[in-house]
Amino acid sequence: MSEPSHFDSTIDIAPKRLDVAVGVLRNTQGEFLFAQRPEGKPMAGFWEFPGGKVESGESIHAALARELHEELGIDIADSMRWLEVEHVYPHAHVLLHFRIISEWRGKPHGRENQALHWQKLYVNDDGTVSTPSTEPVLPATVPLLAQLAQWTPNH
Ligand SMILES: Nc1nc2c([nH]c(=O)n2[C@H]2C[C@H](O)[C@@H](COP(=O)(O)OP(=O)(O)OP(=O)(O)O)O2)c(=O)[nH]1
Ligand SMILES: [Mg+2]
Repeated sequence: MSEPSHFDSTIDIAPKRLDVAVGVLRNTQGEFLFAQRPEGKPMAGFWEFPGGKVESGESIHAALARELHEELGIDIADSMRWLEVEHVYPHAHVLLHFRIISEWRGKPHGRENQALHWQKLYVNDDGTVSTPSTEPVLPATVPLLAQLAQWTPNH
């Protein structure tokens, strides 16, 4: 049997980048929907926007529609591309595809043992954002909160 090559070991320590579809839901009171990662998942206890991994052959929108149905029991027809963020965690290398959801059918409820909370974004004097009932937020998502806090939808 041959020795493992240098390249094999390089692959082992550089996990493949995963595409993740993430949904930002905002209600008419200006609150955003956060979910808490349940026990058993990497980074359990952290809060995030709902979403999950894109499966092979799936569009980002289709993955998001599937994840929001599985995690929250809601259905969406549309989602609007917002921005992409890449982040390397000890457990995974992710490319997050954030999309804005302005309409959905059904009332969000945690279908995977996760807590949910509609949370307002409070801007501090130093420009950082507090989300008192949903901290800590996943590190890759924190920088986006300041941008979302500026968002004043015209409807
Ligand atoms: N949903 C979501 N994931 C995020 C956010 N920020 C962030 O870094 N992530 C990372 C955490 C995870 O490494 C990855 C999401 O993967 P996941 O474990 O939730 O995937 P999934 O819902 O398909 O879960 P599973 O079926 O594999 O259990 O993206 C965010 O705001 N929302
Ligand atoms: Mg998920």
